[in-house]
Amino acid sequence: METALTELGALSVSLLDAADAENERAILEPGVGETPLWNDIILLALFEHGTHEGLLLHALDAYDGGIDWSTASFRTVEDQDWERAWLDQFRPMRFGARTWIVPWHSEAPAEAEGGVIIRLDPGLAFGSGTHATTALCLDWLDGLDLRGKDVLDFGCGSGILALAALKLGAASAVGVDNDPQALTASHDNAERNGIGDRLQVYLPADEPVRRYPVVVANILATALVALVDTLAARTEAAGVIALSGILQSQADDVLAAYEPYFEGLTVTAREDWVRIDGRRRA
Ligand SMILES: C[S@@+](CC[C@H](N)C(=O)[O-])C[C@H]1O[C@@H](n2cnc3c(N)ncnc32)[C@H](O)[C@@H]1O
Repeated sequence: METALTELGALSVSLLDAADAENERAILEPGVGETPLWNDIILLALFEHGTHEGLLLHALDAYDGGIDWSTASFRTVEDQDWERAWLDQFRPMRFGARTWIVPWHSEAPAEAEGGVIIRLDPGLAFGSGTHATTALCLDWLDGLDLRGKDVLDFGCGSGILALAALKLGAASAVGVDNDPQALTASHDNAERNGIGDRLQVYLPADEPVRRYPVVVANILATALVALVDTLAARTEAAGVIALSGILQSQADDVLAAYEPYFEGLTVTAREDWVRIDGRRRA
């Protein structure tokens, strides 16, 4: 559908989390690749002022008659930098006891003093902290003693989790993502935070074969189940893992896949999502 809108002249096309729109927060978290972690989406397209609404709907219906275009609505908006507009909604946020995600363009708030501050520009990659799955993983990292440890962030997106781990004391982090834009965003964010020398990023095919004491993977339940052998092989004996991107209704499938390799698996919920964390069996 994005292609149809673009071919019909849309200047930009965005996906909006319907839940956010209902809350009037209207935070646009860019979904990279094929992993928008939302139940209902709103498709938002920007056209030149004066575009004929009736003709546009007619053309869209011809392109895809399977969508009920009568639910489409139009409104006139002030001109602005649309690709970046959502960043105005992105504010400093605290996770756990001490971890602060602070947008690159804002000042750290006074309350963040003495905390662990990660300066972030997600760019077009997923991961600003506004999504429940990211928040669940940040809370988990915040509660660990990461000093001197090596961390694997599988599905790193903006790099937010790897960067948080590094700022919380990890010695090094490896970020893996199948979207090259995510690797660029992670690298750039590490440089911005002055920790570029401690983060390595890889596509899955190039990722080093080794074990880590700490592994975090915020992907999707189906991908986590498919990746169980890889993630189990990457976690050292007694090492810890956190998995997210899992809807509450999918938790049992992920638990069943990981139980043979991990013990003490615990499910923590936030909104419709859960994190599953546990320890690698010896
Ligand atoms: C939900 S985002 C998480 C981003 C960030 N780690 C966070 O917690 O906000 C999932 C990321 O995993 C990547 N991804 C999805 N499937 C993958 C796979 N099979 N291998 C590697 N990366 C994958 C996506 O490109 C995306 O950047």
